[in-house]
Amino acid sequence: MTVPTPINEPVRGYAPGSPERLTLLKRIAELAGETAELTLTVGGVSRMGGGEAHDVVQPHRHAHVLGVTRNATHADARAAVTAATAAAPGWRELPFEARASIFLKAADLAAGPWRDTLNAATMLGQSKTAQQAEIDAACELIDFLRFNVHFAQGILEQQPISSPGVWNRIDHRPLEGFVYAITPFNFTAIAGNLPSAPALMGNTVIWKPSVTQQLAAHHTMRLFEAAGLPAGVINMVTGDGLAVSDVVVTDPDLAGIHFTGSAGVFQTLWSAVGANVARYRSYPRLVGETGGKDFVLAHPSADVDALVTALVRGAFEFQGQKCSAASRAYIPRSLWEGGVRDQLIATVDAITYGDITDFSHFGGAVIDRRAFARHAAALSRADATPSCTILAGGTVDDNVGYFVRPTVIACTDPADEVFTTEYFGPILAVYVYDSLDEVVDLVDTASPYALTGAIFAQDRGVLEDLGRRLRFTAGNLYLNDKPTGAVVGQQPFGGGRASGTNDKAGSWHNLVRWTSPRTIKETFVPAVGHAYPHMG
Ligand SMILES: NC(=O)c1ccc[n+]([C@@H]2O[C@H](COP(=O)([O-])OP(=O)(O)OC[C@H]3O[C@@H](n4cnc5c(N)ncnc54)[C@H](O)[C@@H]3O)[C@@H](O)[C@H]2O)c1
Ligand SMILES: N[C@@H](CCC=O)C(=O)O
Repeated sequence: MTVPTPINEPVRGYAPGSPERLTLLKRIAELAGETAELTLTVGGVSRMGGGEAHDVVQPHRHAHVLGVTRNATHADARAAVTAATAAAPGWRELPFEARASIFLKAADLAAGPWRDTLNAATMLGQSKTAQQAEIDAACELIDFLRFNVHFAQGILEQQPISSPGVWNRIDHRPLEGFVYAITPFNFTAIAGNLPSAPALMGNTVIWKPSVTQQLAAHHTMRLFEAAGLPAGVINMVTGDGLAVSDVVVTDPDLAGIHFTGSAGVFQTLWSAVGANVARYRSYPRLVGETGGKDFVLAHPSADVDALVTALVRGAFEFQGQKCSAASRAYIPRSLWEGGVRDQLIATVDAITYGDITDFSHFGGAVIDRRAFARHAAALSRADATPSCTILAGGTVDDNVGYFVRPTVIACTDPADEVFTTEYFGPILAVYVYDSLDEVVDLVDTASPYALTGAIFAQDRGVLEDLGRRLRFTAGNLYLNDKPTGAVVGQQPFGGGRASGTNDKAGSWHNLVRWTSPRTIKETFVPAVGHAYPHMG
């Protein structure tokens, strides 16, 4: 059996007058005109959760409610455990081709008739521009679904050698129990991948999306159903997840956690698993991709235009709300004073953030009131800190939406929090250096994270040297490119240190974590008689 060879889904442009722009705008208007009931789905049944209600709003127009969801309660979580457990035997006994074809069908639906819905929900609910939604909710989600099938087949093909008279084989079993997938607000593709990857390998899943991503998650769940996913294989529970974790993390059948989000929440979950370790039937697999404080390090030989473009796109696309976003830059004085500073400030000042249904904007709003307040506080602190100078942006406005201006802060104290703390928004800190040797150590040690980083240099020897010295500073290193925008199958994504377990989403590294191999040795003509030759 050979699965279809995947290729990356082409990115549509949404240029003025293009047919894709017209159909996307139509779908945006339809979704914006509804107030959806954002249900949980347990055992194939969709209904509202039993807990506190949350409005899901447009971040760039927070008075506009797109839908209402509710926290799942302990009873809802118990129902999800029951449904996942009941569905497990039938799902894992299905041949791999049957499971794979469901997710390949989901990919084709997402590439075709569901594309506008997924993009429109992501734009409205997460304040992404058409381009940012397209690379996420369409292309990356489709790529995850298609490439995972290809990588899974490669895992199943991994078999041991045999010797004369013996046939050895590996049975790539799923885990014994269910997987708990918890997903962040910022990527619809990640939200779709975290439950579907373990499911592809034969596991059943309880999926807890982020409240602020619930509109796109709702449509992703409908997409899986439309592709033929049987009831109970992925059970989506809604809300803040606190009651869900009370039940799920203490359940003996918890077999794994597939998490993406902040380091703090992952550490809380890890501690809870540790505290309950004696309860479980097996040791749960813990896969978590978390935060970043991602660097751009420029050498004096760097190309100035390429550097400025990477800083602007890397720091300010999707309002800096990517774990991979450039949030600290180390620039040599010669380049900074020789043009980078002025070009960067002029470009950032010209960027507009606004209502993403107006396609002329470069970005939208930050996700919610909490993120807005965090950024407002960070900017006030920087403004009051003598070693920091706000060179561009620095202002916020939440009258209509949660808007934070793209901001560049130059800071002469390399230990300041602007170089160490993940704000997760449009704030780029710049350190102007005189000594490359000293700055390389700063880049490596300033923050606890090690997710992405970029080195800009024209000098090949410098690229090699810095790449070697910063080997453990990033799980995804970019040479002369921005540190964002990893493509499934091309740049497997994930980081080390506080940034996560580095299991590389959308790759065999990740999929293999959701299997528990059984080795089978079959002997065709078994030995008879217990004695060995040395015994005479
Ligand atoms: N490394 C990566 O691949 C990657 C990708 C995307 C986002 N991120 C990181 O995610 C963070 C931003 O996303 P966020 O704000 O949604 O993160 P978050 O940690 O606040 O929330 C992530 C998810 O965890 C849930 N959650 C929180 N407490 C929980 C609990 N006790 N039990 C169950 N669920 C719980 C949230 O509701 C949400 O669904 C940033 O730190 C970013 O760097 C990392
Ligand atoms: N994989 C994405 C980031 C995901 C985190 O938010 C990128 O490479 O930019």
